[in-house]
Amino acid sequence: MLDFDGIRVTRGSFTLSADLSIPTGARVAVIGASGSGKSTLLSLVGGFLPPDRGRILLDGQDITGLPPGQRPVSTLFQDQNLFPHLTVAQNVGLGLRPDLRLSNPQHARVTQVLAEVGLEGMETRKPANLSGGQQSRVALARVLLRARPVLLLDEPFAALGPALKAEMLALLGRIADQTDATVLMVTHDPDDARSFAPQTILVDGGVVHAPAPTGPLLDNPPPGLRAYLG
Ligand SMILES: Nc1ncnc2c1ncn2[C@@H]1O[C@H](COP(=O)(O)OP(=O)(O)OP(=O)(O)O)[C@@H](O)[C@H]1O
Repeated sequence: MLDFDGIRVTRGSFTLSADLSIPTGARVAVIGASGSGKSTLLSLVGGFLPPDRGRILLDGQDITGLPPGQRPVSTLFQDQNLFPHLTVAQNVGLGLRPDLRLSNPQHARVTQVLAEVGLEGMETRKPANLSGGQQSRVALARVLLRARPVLLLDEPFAALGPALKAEMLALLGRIADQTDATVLMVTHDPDDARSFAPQTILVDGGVVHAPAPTGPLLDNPPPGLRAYLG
């Protein structure tokens, strides 16, 4: 269970409050108007923003004070966090060791995950020499390799066309299954929420609501969400 226990954080004139629980292994979409606090919520879980009050617990363990690198969390942003000067294999290997001093079994594991995401033979390429979809696959290979219990995604595939995005969401689903990860995915696209996430968290004016079944929420949205969905 990922628990938000009395979380409050203020940034300028904006305050976010979160009191909710997300079951382990759940796939949850995070949806809400621009400026409602979706990225702030992810920053709290990733450890990039300390709360003013409250605790975040993962399976009963308080992770509120852990720095980002020590959290049981992987984060995937829209820019895919790829380093342009590193090869595909190095970008993925960073998921195991930031200094890239990989053992032979670790090198073999990098090759294996690249094959699992459909990038066999592309180990020595640089990100600039990959398509957008291939770059997404590199980022997902790193997530697969890290196998952290919590996976945060902030509009990860927004730059991709619809067919490719659907393919990446399917791959993400397979990775989440394989690693048993709890996934929180910020999206502006209700179709992504419907196809990927059985549950959705609504963030409305800084209030983070508990997860609710995605279909009924989107079919019959509360007024704030209705205005946003148009
Ligand atoms: N560093 C900061 N200092 C002050 N206010 C901030 C800071 N970062 C974000 N905010 C404010 O916090 C609020 C929530 O921002 P956040 O980025 O979480 O929204 P969001 O729902 O992710 O929006 P979007 O969909 O546009 O990305 C906004 O009102 C924003 O202006």
